[in-house]
Amino acid sequence: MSNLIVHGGTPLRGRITPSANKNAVLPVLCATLLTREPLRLHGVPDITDVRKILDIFRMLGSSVQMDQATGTLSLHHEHTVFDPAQHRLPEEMRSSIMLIPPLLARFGVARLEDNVKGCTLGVREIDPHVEVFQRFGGTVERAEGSLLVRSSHNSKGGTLTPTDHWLDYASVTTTENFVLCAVAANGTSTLTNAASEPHVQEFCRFMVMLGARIDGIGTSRITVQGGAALGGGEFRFDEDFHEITTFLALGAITGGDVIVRNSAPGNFPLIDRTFAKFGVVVTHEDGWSRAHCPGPLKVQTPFTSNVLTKVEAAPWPYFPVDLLPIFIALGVRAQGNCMFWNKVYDGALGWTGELSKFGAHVFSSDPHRLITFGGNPLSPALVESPYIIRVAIALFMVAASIEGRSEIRNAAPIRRAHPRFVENLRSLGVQVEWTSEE
Ligand SMILES: CC(=O)N[C@H]1[C@@H](OP(=O)(O)OP(=O)(O)OC[C@H]2O[C@@H](n3ccc(=O)[nH]c3=O)[C@H](O)[C@@H]2O)O[C@H](CO)[C@@H](O)[C@@H]1O
Ligand SMILES: C=C(OP(=O)(O)O)C(=O)O
Repeated sequence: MSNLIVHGGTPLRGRITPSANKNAVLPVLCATLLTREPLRLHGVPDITDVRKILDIFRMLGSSVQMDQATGTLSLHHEHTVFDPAQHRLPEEMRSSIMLIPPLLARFGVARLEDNVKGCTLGVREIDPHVEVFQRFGGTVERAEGSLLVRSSHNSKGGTLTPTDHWLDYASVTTTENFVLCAVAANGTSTLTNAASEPHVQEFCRFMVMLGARIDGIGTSRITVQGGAALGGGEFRFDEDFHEITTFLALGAITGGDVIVRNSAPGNFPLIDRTFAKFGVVVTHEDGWSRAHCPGPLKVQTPFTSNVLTKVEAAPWPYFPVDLLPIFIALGVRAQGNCMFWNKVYDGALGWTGELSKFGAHVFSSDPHRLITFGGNPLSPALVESPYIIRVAIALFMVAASIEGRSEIRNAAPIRRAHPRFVENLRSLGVQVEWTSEE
């Protein structure tokens, strides 16, 4: 178990250059398997999930060269071979599921382990993915501890057959899986109720760089003209809006002044307004974003009588669900009451008991909603994070805002998304370290 020990109470100050977004990098890495041409990716973060995908690439015989110092990754899937009897896709991460389309396109078979659930946020369905594989002509059968997916050669000269599909809900990885299948299928495919998160758009832009023809990127209907030969090339990842928001929030909760590099402030209007609900002013200037609090953290009072200030998280362009815990931490610290509504996951809010160890007052209304009664005096504590990246961060945020020594046990999920997290924090003045135990 990896734990974080923090001596809190110091206002964070300084500048951060954020890393790339795990949820853009991982689908891109999976997509690289579709081309036999060499590729060079810039800004690849050294995070757990990336290491797992690169390990499987090496196992399949691909050429993988990662320069950790510069974040440059050279990949060549020329002599790659997949054998479902021998190879196991990485577990405990959601993104393994996006290795299925390229494996189907190249080898006509793929095997998905049961544990591709990622963070323990509640049900992580695989049925929408299975439906997509079936729509493209794949067959799916249960094997021990896994699913076997197969596709066979069709009259269109490929193993996947183009299709139109309408999703039950705008699922991020299902949209990416649809695009991966559609690019490999010879003909036109259309997806309705597609997800449009910044990382989905970034992934689609990578596919276009490879030579894919995609219309409707960033909208709820995506059309792909599949079957074009894909090339190689170079791609540089954008900055992660999750990490930008996280460091801005860390500055705000400690009463500090943090400035973060941000080349895409166009993604931030709703995030900025959500900060404003707690009295935090975010400004964007010359490619940098800054959060400051003109006074103490305080929940804004609505003009409408008898309603609570609320933060509603749902598929983009709503407030991003992965950032909800970060703002719950602000809610705990801010004077006043706020409702947090997770419209996506049914099991993402079960960690309020950990917040109460700091002395926070948080009430779970139901599996999707909680209310923070903020501004209570807090004291340092030993808390344990569930296997949820942003909850480990939220617990850390609260700890960092309290004078004294706190410990966040089981904080390793942070390493799934944020490289150099502790180093970045130290550069902002935090006294923090990792400890490990068996
Ligand atoms: C690797 C990756 O990219 N992971 C992200 C991806 O996961 P992932 O693609 O698994 O998430 P989905 O968008 O499929 O949604 C997750 C779950 O929420 C439920 N659901 C979702 C939307 C909805 O309108 N109704 C509904 O019921 C479903 O049970 C679904 O299984 O998107 C999630 C939602 O932004 C993020 O939390 C994850 O960080
Ligand atoms: C929930 C997350 O990731 P995953 O879907 O990989 O668990 C996340 O990035 O916050």
